[in-house]
Amino acid sequence: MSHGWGYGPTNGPDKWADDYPVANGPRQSPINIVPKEALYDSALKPLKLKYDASNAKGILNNGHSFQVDFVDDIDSSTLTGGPISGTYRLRQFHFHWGASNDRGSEHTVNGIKFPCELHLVHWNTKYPSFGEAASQPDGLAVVGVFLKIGAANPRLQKVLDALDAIRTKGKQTTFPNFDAKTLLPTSLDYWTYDGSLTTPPLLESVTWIVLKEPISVSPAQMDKFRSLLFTGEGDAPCCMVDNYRPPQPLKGRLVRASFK
Ligand SMILES: NS(=O)(=O)c1ccc(C(=O)NCCc2c[nH]cn2)cc1
Ligand SMILES: [Cu+2]
Ligand SMILES: [Zn+2]
Repeated sequence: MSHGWGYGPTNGPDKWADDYPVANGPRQSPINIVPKEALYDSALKPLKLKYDASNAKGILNNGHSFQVDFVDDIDSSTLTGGPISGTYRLRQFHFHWGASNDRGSEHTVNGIKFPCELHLVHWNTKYPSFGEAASQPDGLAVVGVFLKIGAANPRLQKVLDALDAIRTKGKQTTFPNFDAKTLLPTSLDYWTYDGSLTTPPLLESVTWIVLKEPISVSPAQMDKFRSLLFTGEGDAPCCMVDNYRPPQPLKGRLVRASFK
């Protein structure tokens, strides 16, 4: 996990192209979503997310976010329908957030930044592994969910309560029996477009599915995210905040909407 890239002034998003030239590629993520310029596509199917809580494995501070990992050697937590064909397996979910509530999301809507964004990462089972899928143009599907300041979110709290155990880079702990579906909003209306990983290696293998409806998070819960450190135990502490890549050029891509 020791990688040179990060979100600081010397290794942040503006520097990533030095080591990862695809950073200037034709289908980079995130993007600014302009709803009025999205094309309603009646052929888009509803999203079908079937998650099995018993697949949750552990929670890890990977030095640029934290992620909850799932058992993905069987088809028990899957994404089907929506803009994709075939079956994609849930591998992990993680978040991106800001140092203050005026920023933190990666996708923006009409230029509006949310304080936090959840990514549920799935890989196409037509490929033998996540790693293999991550290098294919139709290999990954990430569901993005915005978090908006409001009432405390009790379902999110279970994840936040585990953060004290993974404060520093490289720390992980078990995280059994978590139903990721509880993090989804009521409506599964979405925008979709062809994009990339938003962190190095920035691979252009992601079908992005960004939900229109945000879920809630309270200011105190946002402060819990900010209690994590980018740095390892024994290093000079650096708060894990502003771990988001800003929107990238659309370069002629179409954004479709599943709703009118
Ligand atoms: N933000 S996102 O586009 O949803 C996203 C999703 C997955 C990955 C990913 O699997 N990266 C593999 C290499 C790695 C480095 N450190 C931990 N894993 C990166 C970004
Ligand atoms: Cu990493
Ligand atoms: Zn992400």
